[in-house]
Parts: sequence; structure tokens; C-alpha cells
Amino acid sequence: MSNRNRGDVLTSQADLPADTLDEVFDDAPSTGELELEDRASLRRVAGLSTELSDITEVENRQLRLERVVLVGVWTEGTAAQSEASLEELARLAETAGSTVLEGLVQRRNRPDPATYVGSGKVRELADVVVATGADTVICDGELSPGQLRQLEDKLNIKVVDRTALILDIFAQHARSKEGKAQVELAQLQYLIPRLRGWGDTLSRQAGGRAGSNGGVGLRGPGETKLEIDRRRISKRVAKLRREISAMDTIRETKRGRRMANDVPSVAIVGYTNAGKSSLLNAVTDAGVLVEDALFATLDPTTRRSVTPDGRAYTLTDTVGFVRHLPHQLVDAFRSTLDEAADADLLLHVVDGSDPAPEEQVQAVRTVLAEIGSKRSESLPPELIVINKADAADAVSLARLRHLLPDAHVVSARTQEGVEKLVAAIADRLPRPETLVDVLVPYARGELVARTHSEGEVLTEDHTADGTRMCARVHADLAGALEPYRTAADSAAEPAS
Ligand SMILES: Nc1nc2c(ncn2[C@@H]2O[C@H](COP(=O)(O)OP(=O)(O)OP(=O)(O)O)[C@@H](O)[C@H]2O)c(=O)[nH]1
Ligand SMILES: [Mg+2]
Repeated sequence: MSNRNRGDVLTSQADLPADTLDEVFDDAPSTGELELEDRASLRRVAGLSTELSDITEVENRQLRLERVVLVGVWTEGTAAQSEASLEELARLAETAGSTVLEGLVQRRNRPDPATYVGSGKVRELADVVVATGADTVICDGELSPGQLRQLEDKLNIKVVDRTALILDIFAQHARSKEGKAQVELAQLQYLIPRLRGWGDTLSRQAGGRAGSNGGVGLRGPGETKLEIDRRRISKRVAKLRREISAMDTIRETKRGRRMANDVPSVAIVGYTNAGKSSLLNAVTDAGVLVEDALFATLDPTTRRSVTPDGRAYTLTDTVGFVRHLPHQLVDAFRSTLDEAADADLLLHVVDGSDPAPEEQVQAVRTVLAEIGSKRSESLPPELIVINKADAADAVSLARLRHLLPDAHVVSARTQEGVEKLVAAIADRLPRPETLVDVLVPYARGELVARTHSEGEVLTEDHTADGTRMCARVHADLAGALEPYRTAADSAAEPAS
């Protein structure tokens, strides 16, 4: 399925009764075919739903979003913003492996409480669905269970909201055991209040394709079955919670070990597709997967790097942020983001070529604040990086610089500004706290090497008796260097 197909369909939109739908989305962002194939092969390695296979209502993991029509309700902001929002939804849908056939936006004061779009528009939407041969409608928002059900009943095809779509992408991309468990938990939390709706749809679909509803299946599964399913799911939720908190402990231990090592850490955060992985690669030659798709990165990658003056630090790539991140996922992904919150420095990457980078910055800060509010310690300092300078236009770049005066403007692609950024990172990293003056015998060369990589060497001199160094080191290393301290060292004060 290529975007070209989609383009073809879009060019035929003149045949469609779209005139009364206020906006027609027709700008196709592209995603490589290969990546999509890759995703498709990944997503079918399910493995996760095994324990749930008997709960038919919970099979949203097997959502098959193939040929989709997008629909949004435009309540506030400019027309351009509403289009950007739908464009993002299209990219999300493509990331999930769908072909987007059509995108429609309706201008309304607020979404219709019954059917999301106004009831008159539902009919038009139904016509578009038939004309394009879509099998799924994706709504740009979080719909209530009732809205989803009523829209499905009226359209006779599957209706999914933005939250379910994002959950689906996360389910496809999560690779670690913990990530998978967290996504499943989030999906179940999303599903519990919607059980009846899903049961309804699926039992209807079980009777054949859409349209076969009526009579028996009309009211969904009986209360009793629903209750049983609900209980089962609650049990599963409790089990997942227990597993996750056990994994939490393991990660805490690991992180604790890393912190005891006193290697300063930098976490790269930012909106999805901002170029976080590219920047990690640019700074460290890490070779992390980079692609023009949303949520390419779901499991954090950590790489070591060194400052220009030789101090070691770690850089961690993280999950991208997105506007209206489903709140179930804020919790679920607390872990990867928590790691970011524990860093010594946040590198907040902004896509300078995006039409509305300010909104991305806002979305990221909102989620960070949410995480910060659940922690006892405050969040690490933030260094803003405006990326894709090569692709951004001069006017919006100037506006961004004005808005974010402390930001570093770089291009991970051309390496422009990267060297300066590396220097700025080095400058912001906490320095080791103990000042030592030591004479290390040549037989203990490994201590000299450690001081270079873990500490900050101020002066170094090769004497007849060994290497004489003045350096700032962390407590651990100071302990190891203890036997070699010189007389002059006793006067040394801890550096501030
Ligand atoms: N023109 C230009 N494109 C860039 C630059 N940096 C990254 N990109 C492109 O932007 C897209 C996204 O890059 P990634 O590094 O995967 O972005 P990310 O923030 O890690 O994205 P997710 O992991 O999906 O959240 C890719 O197509 C990159 O080639 C840049 O400096 N200039
Ligand atoms: Mg990435």
C-alpha cells in the first residue's frame, strides 16, 4: 500500500459528496513503503494477546486499520491548525499501517454528543465511506463509548478514535517485555469503559459484514457475559500491574547502579519526528533507527559519549510526545519518561521546520509537567534544541529564535550547530565534586585512564615517579585515588 494509491483516490475526491463537509484534507505526507512493510511484519508478531484470546471483546490489538477515512471536528483555532491536526492524524494512521483515503473536517462549536460529527454530516460521511471503499473511520479525538457505538451503527463500519490509534501504534512498536506489558495495561484501561460498545460491534461483525445487525445481536452480549469479561479483564489488569511494579524495581536497581557510577546523563526528549534519534546519532554515531514516521522510537536507547574535554556522559533517546497523548499512556510510559526525569539535563528537541513548533513545545512541556507533578524531585534543567535548521524557512526560524532565546539551532542532517551544541551540553553537565591532587605510579595506569574518562583532569604532568594530576572526580574515584594523594592535596577544598 503506497501513498501514491492514496493520492490517486484523493484526486478523485471531486466525485465525492464532500461539498457540505467544510474542509477536505488533501495534502499527503509521505512515509516509506519499506518502513510500513516493516511495521506490518512487526505488528503481527502479537504474542501479547495470548492470555486474552478468549475474551473476544478485547481483541482491539487485532484492529485492522487498512483503508481509512479520517474525520475531525474543528472547534477552535485557525483552519490551518485544524488541517495540521488532521495531517498529524494521517501520519499516525500511516504509522499504524493504514492507507488514508480521505480526510474530512467539520466546523462545529463542539463535537456532537451523540455522533461526534453532526447528525446531518454522518450521512455524508457514510457516502464518502462507500465511495472510497474504506473499512475504518478514524476520528481525531477521544470519543465516548456511546459516540463510538452510535457512529458505528450509523456508518456500519468500524470507528476508531485517536486514542485507540495511538495505543495501537504503541502496541505495534513496543519491543521490551516491560513496554509490552505497559501498553497492554493502557489498552485494557481504555477498553474497560467501552466493553459494551466493543462487544456490540464485534458480535455484530461476527454475524458477517456490516449491515447484518438487527434482531439478536442488537443489544450486544448479555449483562452476564459482560460481567464475566469485566472481571477477567480486571484480573488481568491487576496481574499486569504486579508484573510492572516488579520490573520497576529491577529498573530502579539498574538506574541506581548507573547513578552510583556518577556518569552524568542527558535525556533527549521532544515531539515525535522532531529528530531526536537523528540528533543522538549526530552526537554519538549511535546508528539508532531513524525514520520519517511517528513513534519510530519506543524503547529508550542509551549511548555513551564524551565531552570535548574528555568527560564521559550518557545520552538517552526517548519516546516522542504527541498532542493529546492518551492519559492511559502517560502513566504507562512514565517509566521511559521517568528515566528522562532522572537525567542531569534534558535536551528538548523541536522540529524547526514544523508549521507550528510552538504547539509542539507546549505539548512536550505539558506532559513533562504532568510527570514532574508526580515526583518529589524537580525536573532537570532543559536545553532547547531547534533541529532541522536546514529545512526550516528563515522567517519562522527567526520567530522561533525570538521565542526561545536560549535555544540552540542545529541540523542533525548537515551537522550544522552540532559541535556548538556538544560544547553547550558539556558546559551544563554537573561536574565531579571532589578536587584531588594525586601522584599515580605508572603501574596504576588504569586509574589515570579512569580519571580521564570519569573525572575532569585540570593539570597533568608525567614525572619520574608517576603521573601527577589535579582533577575533579566523583566520590567513588576519589576513594580509589586516596592512596596516591600528594601532600598538597590536603589543602584542597571540594569544588563548588
Ligand atoms: N531536513 C532535516 N531532516 C531531519 C533532520 N533531523 C532529522 N530529520 C528527519 O526527520 C525524520 C525523523 O527523524 P527521527 O530522528 O527518527 O525523529 P525522532 O524524533 O526520533 O522520531 P520518533 O522516534 O518517531 O519520535 C527523519 O526522516 C529524519 O531524516 C534535520 O536536521 N534536517
Ligand atoms: Mg526516534
